Amino acid sequence: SPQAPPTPAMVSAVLALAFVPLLLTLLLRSRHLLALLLRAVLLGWLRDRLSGVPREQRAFQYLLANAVPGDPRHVLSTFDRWSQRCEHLSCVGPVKGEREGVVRLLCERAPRTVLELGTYCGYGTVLLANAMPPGARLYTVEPDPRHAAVAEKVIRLAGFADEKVELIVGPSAEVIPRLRERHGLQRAQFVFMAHWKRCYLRDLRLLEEHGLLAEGATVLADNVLFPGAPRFLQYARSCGRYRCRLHRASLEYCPAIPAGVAELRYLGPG
Ligand SMILES: C[S@@+](CC[C@H](N)C(=O)[O-])C[C@H]1O[C@@H](n2cnc3c(N)ncnc32)[C@H](O)[C@@H]1O
Repeated sequence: SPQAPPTPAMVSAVLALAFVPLLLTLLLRSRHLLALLLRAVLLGWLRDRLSGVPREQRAFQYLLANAVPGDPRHVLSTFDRWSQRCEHLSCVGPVKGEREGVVRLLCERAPRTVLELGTYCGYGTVLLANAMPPGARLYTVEPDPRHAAVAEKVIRLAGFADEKVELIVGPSAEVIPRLRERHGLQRAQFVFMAHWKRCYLRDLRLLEEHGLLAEGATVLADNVLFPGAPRFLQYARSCGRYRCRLHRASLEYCPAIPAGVAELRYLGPG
């Protein structure tokens, strides 16, 4: 007997089944990102709501209970323990910070003046301040007053005084134009960009316009591949004012997610 034609319901079921492998592949490929989203965003938000204490403050309470005051390396390793075992924090972390780049480059260049954009809880600040040569000064910029309050306590817990580390509260676009007049920074010899990626290009240009980059200055820009700063990278590579290198690494506290730090050497306004 002739076969009955497939009904619309059968066609829909076959089509839906065909999408299952695609969906599974997508889920498998993005499992590390999904895990990060769950841990860093959803669980963090839930804990914030349930405890009534922001995660940055929880991290500081852990530091207070466990870190040795006045010992920057111990403060950093206590931070790392918190981020690895308890809750994710968006700090530069030990891989990009110590082993792959920031500290190594800072020691090589031995800058007298360092600028950090995006202080958050002060992890990067302590890392930088600890690796700077004696007499060097670090300016770090953070717009969120709650983060800045935590960072201030972390910086002082690590043993750095105001003469060595100055924390400036405000958004980079407002702070950069007044760095010279208000804060006495003539030129930065080392800049660590670790704030919002969409601000990287604008702030690099602001630093150029205000003559705040010393010739030969190093600009390190964190996480330029993921979450990514493509316009910044394109500009740095094509404007002729920088020599660029990309250091591939993994995202802080997430070894399975690739990330990269851009190293720019400022050649001058030419
Ligand atoms: C990834 S965290 C910085 C991590 C930090 N550098 C470290 O390694 O510990 C990003 C920080 O940039 C700050 N931020 C966002 N927009 C900024 C801006 N326009 N200027 C300065 N900081 C900014 C955020 O409030 C957040 O605290």
